[in-house]
Amino acid sequence: MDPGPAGAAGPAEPGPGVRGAGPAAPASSLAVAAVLPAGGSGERMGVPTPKQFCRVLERPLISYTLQALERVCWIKDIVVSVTRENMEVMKDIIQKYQHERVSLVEAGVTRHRSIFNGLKALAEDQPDSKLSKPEVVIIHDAVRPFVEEDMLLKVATAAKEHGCSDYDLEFGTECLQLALKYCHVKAKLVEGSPDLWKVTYKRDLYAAESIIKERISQHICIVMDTKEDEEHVGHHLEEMLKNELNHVKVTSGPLCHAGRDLQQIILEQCYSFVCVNVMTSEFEETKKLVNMLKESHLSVLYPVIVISVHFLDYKSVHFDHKMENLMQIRELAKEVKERNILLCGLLIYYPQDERKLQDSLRQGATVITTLIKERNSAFIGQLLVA
Ligand SMILES: Nc1ccn([C@@H]2O[C@H](COP(=O)(O)OP(=O)(O)OP(=O)(O)O)[C@@H](O)[C@H]2O)c(=O)n1
Ligand SMILES: O=C(CO)[C@H](O)[C@H](O)COP(=O)(O)O
Repeated sequence: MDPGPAGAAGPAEPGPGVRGAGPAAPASSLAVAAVLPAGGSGERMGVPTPKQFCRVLERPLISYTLQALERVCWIKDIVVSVTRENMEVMKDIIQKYQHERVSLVEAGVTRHRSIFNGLKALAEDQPDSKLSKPEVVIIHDAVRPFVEEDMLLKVATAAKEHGCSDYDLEFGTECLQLALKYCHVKAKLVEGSPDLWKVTYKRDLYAAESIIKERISQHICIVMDTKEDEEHVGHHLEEMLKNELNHVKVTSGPLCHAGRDLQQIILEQCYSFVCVNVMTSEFEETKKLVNMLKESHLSVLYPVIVISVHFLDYKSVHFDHKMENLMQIRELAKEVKERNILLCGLLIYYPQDERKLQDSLRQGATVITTLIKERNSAFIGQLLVA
């Protein structure tokens, strides 16, 4: 959405999507639709792919914007204007990322014409059209992926309630003047949030990526292969992780609990899992966890990271044997990468000396934190040592 006039709304936050949650719908069930102009070529980006189709964490940018709008349950229809040559690309995106309530129209040669084509589709009321005529249309650039529901609500409500003030006409955008001059429509300027910025240059794609990475790293689930025991080395690691990851929500417990509660953990938008294997050098627990994640389809929208943590205790298992087992991580990681699950291994040295053990655990916690925050695909299938 544009950062301004009523009837034009800014882009929504690409938070992982519980669809339809959030603020209440506009008063008296206002019929709201959205038009996303996505017919530009992205000249300033300087790459052959139009910026709306450029990938951020392997997913096209426009998919994040669609996700932000479609999770707002009171937006009944979303019309996207795309060029004829990109129509199939757009259809594939809708199918792959399971977008809902989205219709496509052909873009025009200018942004305003692309918007106009979207508005016509909503206004036409054709008998075979699945679109219903709305009272308010939110116009939102396809390349503004971060828009919150409360901002959309403010814009939709303002479009319904407000007239155009002298202040807005004096200091508002050109669009306000145009609306009044040509449509005799009174407009209201709604202050946007800093999140409403537009992806314009290549560096903006990196900025968008780091914002998304930060958002999906806010919740971590730690799975243990043993029962709860305060003195357990896994719990010491958990405490260290909690120290490293200030403000991050940590859910922990044995896999049997996580298994039971996994649906809830997924609903809570957890994209980071640490599987702590103290009892064995096998990957059985990690495999079970990965299978559950595969079944959940959690990784359709965002990469899910799984860190399989093991301990190097020379006393209990022969080193060669342990390493042989652990190297299986490569194959397993390759297999699950196809499903957008990023699997890495971490071997933590487990000395008898208490102080040295604390050092190892601290280093382990730092490596885990970095892997979660960075989600760097170079580490997939690697067995790191702390
Ligand atoms: N004929 C056009 C031109 C632009 N847009 C859309 O309008 C939004 C904002 O425009 P802008 O940032 O200027 O995009 P581009 O025109 O693609 O970029 P550039 O100006 O760098 O070429 C984008 O979502 C873009 O796809 C559109 O739907 N139809
Ligand atoms: O970045 C944009 C287009 O490139 C903005 O979205 C645009 O400037 C807002 O325009 P309008 O006044 O037409 O709503």
